[in-house]
Amino acid sequence: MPGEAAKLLQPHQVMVSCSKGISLASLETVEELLEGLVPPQFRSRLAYLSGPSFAAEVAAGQPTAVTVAAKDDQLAARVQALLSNPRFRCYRSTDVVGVEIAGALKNVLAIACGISDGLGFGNNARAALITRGLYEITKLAVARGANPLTMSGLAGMGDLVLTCTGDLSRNRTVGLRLGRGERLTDIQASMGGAVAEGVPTAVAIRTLSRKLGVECPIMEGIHRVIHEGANAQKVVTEVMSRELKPEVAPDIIKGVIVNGSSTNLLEVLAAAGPPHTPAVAEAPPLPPPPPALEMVALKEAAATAVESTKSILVEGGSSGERAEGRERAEVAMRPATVAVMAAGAGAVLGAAVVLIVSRWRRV
Ligand SMILES: NC(=O)C1=CN([C@@H]2O[C@H](COP(=O)(O)OP(=O)(O)OC[C@H]3O[C@@H](n4cnc5c(N)ncnc54)[C@H](O)[C@@H]3O)[C@@H](O)[C@H]2O)C=CC1
Ligand SMILES: O=C(CO)COP(=O)(O)O
Repeated sequence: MPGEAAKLLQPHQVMVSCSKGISLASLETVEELLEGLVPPQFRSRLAYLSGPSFAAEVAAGQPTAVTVAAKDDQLAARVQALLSNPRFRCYRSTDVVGVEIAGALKNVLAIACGISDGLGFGNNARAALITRGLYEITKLAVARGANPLTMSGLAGMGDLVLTCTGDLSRNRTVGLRLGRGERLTDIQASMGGAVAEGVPTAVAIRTLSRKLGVECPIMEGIHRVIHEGANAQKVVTEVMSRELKPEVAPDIIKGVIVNGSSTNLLEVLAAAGPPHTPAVAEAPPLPPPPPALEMVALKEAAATAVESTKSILVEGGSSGERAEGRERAEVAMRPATVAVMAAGAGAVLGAAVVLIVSRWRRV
């Protein structure tokens, strides 16, 4: 029964959702569903964990980085601190809707990449699907009020790369098998109850994108393949043959068109605050190059040394002449050796200054 677990909540507890998806019935994200299920006093205690994190790898202690989102930054920070360890690094965000939309929609693209690989398409096709798919996710997320920069983070690009390329993904596996010609019902029946959420999410996205008036040709194409039995090869040809257009539509810059009115991306970016500028230590200027005169002297010294060495090694001569030649070569090499050592010392000093400045700045 929906909401049954909510009755077990204790006043001191917070809830961290690890689920990714969109309700087919209501098009609500997990956040919106949970807010409707928990008692009002718990609504400010909800946090969401998302990002590239195959459970099997987390359980095996493989290094993993995720995003913890909560509307309240303090709550996000608390959960972040509670869950982080040297093998599981949590970043935090207050863009709950962005993290939620990204986590749900990547599942559909994971199926698409599986289909592409199953059909025998190459790396180019997969990279194009990931990139142009992320563009569609970004348009939809911005239309729902998300910060577009969230889409390039762990919950967006991170999870997309993981599930579109990693064979541990259930969604990608379903796609692979579809691409090789198996029927969806047979695939699902063989999964032992495990769910590939991209299957229902493909339906939800189509409804959502049409409702919001956001053009998503790749998502539409995937829906046709998964749910309408369309031939994937034909769908790919159709998607590739559409009207040619700029990579980033002017709409995205000026504003995503949502039901005739626009959401201004620049305003969304401005609301997200100034970009984070880490304190980077300025490198001290390089030691000046040796003056031209010294360079000429250096060249001359090197040339004399080469000549002397040649006369010893190639032209031969008596043992007395060879000893004299060696001495001449040593004398000739001396200025060059000193110059090289000076340059080396300068470089070491420079490096030491960089280290000290950067350490000092970090403190
Ligand atoms: N397994 C993984 O590597 C990761 C999973 N997640 C997310 O965690 C969530 C759970 O995933 P898993 O535990 O791996 O899935 P799972 O497929 O192992 O288990 C899902 C459970 O939900 C139940 N279930 C399915 N539909 C239901 C419904 N309508 N009402 C009530 N119960 C239902 C199933 O019977 C099953 O016990 C998913 O949203 C998934 O995206 C996130 C990151 C990694
Ligand atoms: O979301 C996941 C990893 O971050 C798991 O993906 P699948 O549901 O496709 O297995």
